[in-house]
Amino acid sequence: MKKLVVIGGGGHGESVIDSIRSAKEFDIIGILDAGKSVGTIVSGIRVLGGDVLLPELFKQGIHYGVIAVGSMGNPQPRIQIYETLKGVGFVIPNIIDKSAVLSHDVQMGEGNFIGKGVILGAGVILGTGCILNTGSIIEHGTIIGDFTHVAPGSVLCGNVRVGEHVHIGPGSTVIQNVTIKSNSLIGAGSLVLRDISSNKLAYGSPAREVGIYEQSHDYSRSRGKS
Ligand SMILES: CC(=O)SCCNC(=O)CCNC(=O)[C@H](O)C(C)(C)COP(=O)(O)OP(=O)(O)OC[C@H]1O[C@@H](n2cnc3c(N)ncnc32)[C@H](O)[C@@H]1OP(=O)(O)O
Repeated sequence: MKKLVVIGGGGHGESVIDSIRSAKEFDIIGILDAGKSVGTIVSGIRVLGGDVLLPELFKQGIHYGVIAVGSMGNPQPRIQIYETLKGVGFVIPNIIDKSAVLSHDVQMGEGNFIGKGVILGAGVILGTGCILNTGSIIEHGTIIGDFTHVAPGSVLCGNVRVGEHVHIGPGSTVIQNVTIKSNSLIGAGSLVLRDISSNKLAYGSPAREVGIYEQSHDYSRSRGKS
């Protein structure tokens, strides 16, 4: 099996590790997470240190790295890890849980996480660095930009367009042909019937733009940290 290092040992990291194991393609040699003590065990895998270790691991022959830090409205930490991995020369594979169902013609970049029970319909195009979280359904012809997160249980109907760095909160529905432009956040449980412009915070049923979405704001603290 190919040797791989996981960057991020939090809750999302545990989901990613579980899916990596389900695919039986990679041997996980350790976790890099500067926020945890060296030697901490996460899902049975040892934390080796921070991502400063990446160049040394690459020299030792570990050439696969996975972005396993989650994003709740701010994709910047994932983007930074992506750029660091690319800078050192790592290959960043897509991690697709074995329970996900993908149409034969789905296209995607690299570094995406496709979680348990996700369904991707015909002709779906996915960028790079996205999270399609547990049980999300992405219908035919939908296009999703880089570093966007579709949270658990959301449904994107046919031919939806989603820009880059978007967060779609859990349990949301976006009806067919709607466009959500870049850098916007859709709150949990929203019903998106009309286009959402860029850099907007929108929520509700039907979803309304309620303000500017500021990526620097820590939305993970809203209504309890996930
Ligand atoms: C595996 C995982 O766990 S992945 C992570 C999944 N979790 C998420 O995606 C969380 C998504 N976050 C949300 O939905 C948040 O509520 C946000 C980001 C939309 C809003 O957060 P904040 O701006 O901090 O709003 P705040 O919590 O202060 O609420 C402000 C008002 O908006 C309302 N509101 C907030 N979110 C929503 C929503 N999703 N739908 C309807 N109303 C909402 C609140 O009830 C409140 O109304 P009030 O003033 O009448 O009491």
